[in-house]
Amino acid sequence: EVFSSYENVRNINKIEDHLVQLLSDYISEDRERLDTLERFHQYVIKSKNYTDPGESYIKYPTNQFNVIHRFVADWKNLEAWTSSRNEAIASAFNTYRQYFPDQNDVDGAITAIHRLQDIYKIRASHFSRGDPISSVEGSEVRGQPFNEKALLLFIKDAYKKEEWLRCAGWGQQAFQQLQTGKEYDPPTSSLWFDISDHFAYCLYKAGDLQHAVEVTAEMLVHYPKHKRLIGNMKHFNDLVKKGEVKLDPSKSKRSVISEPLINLGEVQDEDVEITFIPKLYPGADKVVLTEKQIYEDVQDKDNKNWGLRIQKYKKLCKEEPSLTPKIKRQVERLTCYYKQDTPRSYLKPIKVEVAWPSPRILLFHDLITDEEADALISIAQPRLDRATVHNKKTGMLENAHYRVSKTAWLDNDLPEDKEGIVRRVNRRMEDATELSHDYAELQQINNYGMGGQYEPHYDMATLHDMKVQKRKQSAEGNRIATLLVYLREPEAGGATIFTDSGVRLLSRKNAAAFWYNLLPNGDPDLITRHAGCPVLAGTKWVMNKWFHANDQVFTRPCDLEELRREKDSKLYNGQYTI
Ligand SMILES: O=C(O)CCC(=O)C(=O)O
Ligand SMILES: [Fe+2]
Repeated sequence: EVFSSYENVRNINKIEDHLVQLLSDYISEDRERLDTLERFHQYVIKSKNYTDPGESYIKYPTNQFNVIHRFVADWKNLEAWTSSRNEAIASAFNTYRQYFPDQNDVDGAITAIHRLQDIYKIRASHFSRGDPISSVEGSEVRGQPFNEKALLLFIKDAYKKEEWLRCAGWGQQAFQQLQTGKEYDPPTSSLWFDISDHFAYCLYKAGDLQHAVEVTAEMLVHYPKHKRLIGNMKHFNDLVKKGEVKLDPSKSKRSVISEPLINLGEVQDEDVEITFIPKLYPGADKVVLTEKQIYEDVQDKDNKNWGLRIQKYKKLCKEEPSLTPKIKRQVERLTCYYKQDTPRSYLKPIKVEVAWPSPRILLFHDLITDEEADALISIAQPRLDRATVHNKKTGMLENAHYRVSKTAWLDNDLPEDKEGIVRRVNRRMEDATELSHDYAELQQINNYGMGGQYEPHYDMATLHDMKVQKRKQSAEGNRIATLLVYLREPEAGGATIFTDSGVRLLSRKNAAAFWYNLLPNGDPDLITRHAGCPVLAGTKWVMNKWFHANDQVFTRPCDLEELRREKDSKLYNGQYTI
């Protein structure tokens, strides 16, 4: 018993004091933990703008990045904090963990956003503010602002790849946000230092010494004894003194430098002889780096022709091609007609538009219905795998940066395809093209996400491919024709373009583009080189149907005259024109 002894009571009284202390530690730790959780909770709710649940949030590319990044950076930590205290959360984490993105996904998303910058000429500031992207229908997709932590990841990625101008572009945005942002990170924070440090270095490497000096000087105000910064400043001065570089005060970007004014006299280090005090002009803050500079910097480092092709790709993806008068006249003569010459198409005519003269490209409008498109997408969804390409050297299939999409091949008679939609759509494609389906490949469904693309390529094997791979012509023959069905169109970007003839087709839901990859004599038609442009907002779904050369003699008889492209089939003769 305790009560009968004063000493005993004194003892438990002390114990209680200790317990109270532990409890109050526990409460304040927990409160801190809950405060952090609450801040994160509010941040996610606010940025996802829960008034409009569903998919609209992830139509904007940097919002997609933010979701992916939150899983890698935040949710993982939150699991450790919450799951031991809450069964529902713990079991949700267990169920969902298999779907969580990882660092590879973050890196892939950064690369995709950099690709979108290059092709659609979008500045870091545009993405970072979540400025609107105009959609094909004229509506707008808006994003959420980026915080400085996310910006630093983009800076570091460009830095690692030695893309100095790009790095400086993101750096400029981050530096500006540091000065003006709501979530104020003072110069004493490691984030401030890290951003400024990368920014200054990238500016220097990008050849913008004026600005590099200004940022370094600003850093020296806050870190006057920092050895490396002092060394950098000295190096900059040496360059100027030797006349290797000139400072250009007219390029000054004064507005991004916070008060107080730079005073290099504050640097206290006997070794350093600072002779230069940058002149800062508050008005000259428009643009330090021209867009042209940014995009030249990140051009393809491959061979020259490939570089040229990529240039065409980028140009065509971004804007409507300008036509020569000759092509313009040809395009104006193109027709539309109803095709009604098979029993099935007699009942349901197929709308054909001749979209381009050479290579002849046809568009079959409303080839499939909304329900069919949705059904094919939902059958494909669980089967999607990262698209692979043939490595011409090794003959192996592998992932590649130039083909970024997910792919599924659809058989006839899949158990979930109760209505036989795959088979029905195959028949419709046969009716439209009049090509024999016997040697055709399965339907290949492709889904492109943010920045998803397929750079210029041929669908058929070229003679060069066959030589390199010592490949014999297969029994089914080369891919004679492509039918590309648009199952779902993206909000912005994602055109199909033909680099060598300057054609640009915007995805049009339920329509299909058709062209021959082979000339009538069976040789590859090298003018058919084409590409799928990066998806800028939303997502794009297409289906490829590749017909093979074997068994097509009735629709497309061989012709030794290899250039008679336009005369080579009933379809192309336009004999159905009404
Ligand atoms: O997505 C596109 O527009 C083109 C796709 C393509 O060319 C292909 O998958 O072979
Ligand atoms: Fe293709």
